[in-house]
Amino acid sequence: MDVRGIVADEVTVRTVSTSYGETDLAEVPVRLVATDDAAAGTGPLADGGTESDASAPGDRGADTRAAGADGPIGDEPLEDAHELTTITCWNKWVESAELLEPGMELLVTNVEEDEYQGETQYTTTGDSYVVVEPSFLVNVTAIRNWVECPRLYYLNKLSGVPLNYPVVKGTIVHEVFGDLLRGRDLEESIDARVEERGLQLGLLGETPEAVAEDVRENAAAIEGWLEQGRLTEDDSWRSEQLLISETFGIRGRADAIRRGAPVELKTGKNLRKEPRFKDKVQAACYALLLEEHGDEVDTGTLLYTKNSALDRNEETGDLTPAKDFSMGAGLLKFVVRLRNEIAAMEVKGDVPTGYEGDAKCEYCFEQDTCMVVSGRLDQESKAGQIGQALPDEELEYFDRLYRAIEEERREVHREYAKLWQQDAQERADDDRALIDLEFVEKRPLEEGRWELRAKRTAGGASKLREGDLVLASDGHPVRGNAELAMIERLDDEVVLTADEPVEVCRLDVYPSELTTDRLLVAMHDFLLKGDGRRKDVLFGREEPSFSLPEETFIGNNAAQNEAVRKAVGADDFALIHGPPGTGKTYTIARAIRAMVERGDRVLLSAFTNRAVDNALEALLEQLEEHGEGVAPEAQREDGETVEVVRVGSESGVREDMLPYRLERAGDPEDRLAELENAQVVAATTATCGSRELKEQYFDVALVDEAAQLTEPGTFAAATLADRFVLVGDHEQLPPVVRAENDLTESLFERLVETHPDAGVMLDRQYRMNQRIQYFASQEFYDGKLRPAEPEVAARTLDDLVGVSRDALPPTLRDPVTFVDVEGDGSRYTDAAEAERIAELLETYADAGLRYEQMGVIAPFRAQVSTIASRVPDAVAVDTVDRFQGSSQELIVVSFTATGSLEGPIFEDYRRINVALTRPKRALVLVGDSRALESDPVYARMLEWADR
Ligand SMILES: Nc1ncnc2c1ncn2[C@@H]1O[C@H](COP(=O)(O)OP(=O)(O)OP(=O)(O)O)[C@@H](O)[C@H]1O
Repeated sequence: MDVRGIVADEVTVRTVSTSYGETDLAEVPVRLVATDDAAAGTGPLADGGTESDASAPGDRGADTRAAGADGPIGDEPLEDAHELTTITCWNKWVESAELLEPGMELLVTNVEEDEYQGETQYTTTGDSYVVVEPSFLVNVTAIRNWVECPRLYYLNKLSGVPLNYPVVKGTIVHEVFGDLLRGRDLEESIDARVEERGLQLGLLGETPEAVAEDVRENAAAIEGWLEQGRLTEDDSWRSEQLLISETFGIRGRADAIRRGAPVELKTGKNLRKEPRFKDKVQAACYALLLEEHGDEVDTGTLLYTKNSALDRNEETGDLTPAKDFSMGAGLLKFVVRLRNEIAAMEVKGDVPTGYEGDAKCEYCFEQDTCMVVSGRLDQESKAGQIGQALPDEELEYFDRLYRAIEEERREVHREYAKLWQQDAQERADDDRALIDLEFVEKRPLEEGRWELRAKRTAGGASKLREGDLVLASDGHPVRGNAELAMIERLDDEVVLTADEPVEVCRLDVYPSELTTDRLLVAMHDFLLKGDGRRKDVLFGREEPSFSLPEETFIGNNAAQNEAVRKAVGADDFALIHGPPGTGKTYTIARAIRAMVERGDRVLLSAFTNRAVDNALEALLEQLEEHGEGVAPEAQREDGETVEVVRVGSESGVREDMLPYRLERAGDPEDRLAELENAQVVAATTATCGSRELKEQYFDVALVDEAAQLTEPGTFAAATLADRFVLVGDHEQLPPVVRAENDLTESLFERLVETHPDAGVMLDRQYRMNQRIQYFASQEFYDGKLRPAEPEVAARTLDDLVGVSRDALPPTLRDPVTFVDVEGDGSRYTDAAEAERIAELLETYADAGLRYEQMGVIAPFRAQVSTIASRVPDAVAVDTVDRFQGSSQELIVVSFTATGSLEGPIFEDYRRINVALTRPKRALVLVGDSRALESDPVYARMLEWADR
């Protein structure tokens, strides 16, 4: 049997005498928790009552109500734990037991049960595995790096994988390997894969011919091995497969599985008979993953592709590329112990020194880097330190932010654990999965990939979007057959592309650490590679300076004009504070045009693709109006025009901006020229952290939606440029983070507070009727927000063609109305409010307003669904997060409040600000007045609405 528990107290290690001599044992006091996964489900989130829903790309969708950040990763609350007992770990498992601290989670397989003084105790047996924090899924590559050197593992985490030729070549060889396994022709595969990497090869100065030749040499080994494989009838293999083990807490993608055993491809040479130890460790990880799925694995194969390219006359040794080895139980256990070291370190937030392993620093290629990083961050390290440590305030900043980012990482891991802790229905209710799909067909695509189609049998919202990477499975994302797939289309039918033909009937959100990885790298680059002057200013040792131009950029709006002057004249940074509808996008476009005229190379960035495309569109319009911009194709020919490129994925970039999108595939020189000649490059901050853009240099980085970015998230764009301009509104949505910590304050907000003089607030709004704008202006902008023009102040529904306010009941004729509906007592939904809202919308429709001109905002997704099921599809119904940045003629807000309020319903007053500033001409608030009056902000809101 297996036991799982939470460590209740310190672990005791003792030496005892046995018939085999003296040996150590560790006694771990634990509170057992249920090992039955269904019973161990996480519960509280299943009601779907979550508010937050990031509109950001891919993995940034966060659930801010996720379980608290403290405590063990396995999100098991202690009340689920019951008996206090002891698990005794023998032999080498003592090493793993010593990593444990109270509060951590432990899983021990195949234990023996004993009765001791009336208490049931457990002991490891020869078949046991001891797994520390099993819910923390350690990546196989991390284990491989760790066995090489724990410090190297840490350095990789900090500085990321740079763009270099061996890495790119390795990727291409792996892709070709996958293609060959799927039966694609070798030459066709090489040509296609080299072509796909055009931009990267261009940045590296490589020619396609040379790379193809290099890949061909490596591919010979693969072909030879495959030929051998094909000789036997019973041979079976499959290409890359994502495997997750909930028992061992490991995940990874095996290059191939052949006759049930893992095959790993290495693009290096190895002239010895045996595979390298670290490579064996990697194969052993996959063996554990396969065992979890019920396959007994006793061998592993390493394929050293360089071997076949070597000249037998010049090299001595074993030139066979494929090396098999037998997978002993001792190796598998060793691998689990290594994995435990990583999990324990990650969960505790420790920094490895290098002493944990037996690597020899003098043979290490990274010794110098290691010493410099250790020296600058003043960290203990086996390699030693060189150079001077960063000033104290910078070290303190590093520690604080590092801890915060790692906390964020642990939250991502909690998400992984939910893949098996929650059942299908819970995940669907929580918008984390689309279930009960009906598999329709699989169709092989040209490149050896597959197109998969399935029908949706039930409606329901989900965080999944077109372009997302998901886990597509035939039933269970971990226990069933599952594969990473890309959502190509998502309506009544789901269309996916994947490497393997999974008979898909369920899609799960796949949590990714990519965002966290990039935050860490961005912070590292800012502190260790960043320019000194910037750090002096940001750490308060110097004041930001300006060389303001005298020119007038915008004649009809003084604050906007001042903002452009500051943006253009900043020597360090400038801040543009833009409340709702104040022309941020317009101002950004004007500022970039001015910068471009001065010859600056500009990076235009924002948190979401939508904002990048909006700003780019505004810029292109302005350039065109002033005769500088023309069609994208022509721009590249003509020296007079401004060359603009949009960097992003095909599914992320808005359709009308696709002509500006930088293709990654193609001729390396052409791709490189397109990027390097571009005077304006537009990309999300996530893309700024990509290997391609990280190498680019700009004069200015202009970042929109900056109040929604974490500090390191902002640096991802800012460190690529000499100066930066942040645009945003810290009175609207804050950064999307999973854990509550130092990441929740944006760099924008901090700088607005510390350097008010570096910023300008745009104070004239072009959106709302004066009556609508009043409350937000008073509550959030010190009463400084005003209508930009009399037409804006006086706008009402009467201005719209075919709409007459006289046709509305008198209570709804005012631009702001409150409708009192007694709460129905449930927490995340309110059917009575939903009913009332449906009636209200009909009333407005009867007065001539079209449903497309109406929007409904609710605090919880459950209420969004309740309302959406009662109103016509044309009405936009959503949470605040999805509405940020957009506006509508009529907005109805459902407060879903009941009884006595416990804290703000919209979680944060900034959300209510966003909700109340979306309408142009009419706003209706629907809620329970008695509940709302108990909160001072809402009480003031009612007073204003009832006036
Ligand atoms: N100086 C100006 N003169 C005339 N019209 C302007 C000016 N500035 C902005 N506008 C107009 O006001 C409207 C809102 O501007 P814009 O879209 O730039 O606002 P925003 O602040 O980006 O909005 P949001 O709050 O949604 O992000 C647009 O129609 C824009 O053309």
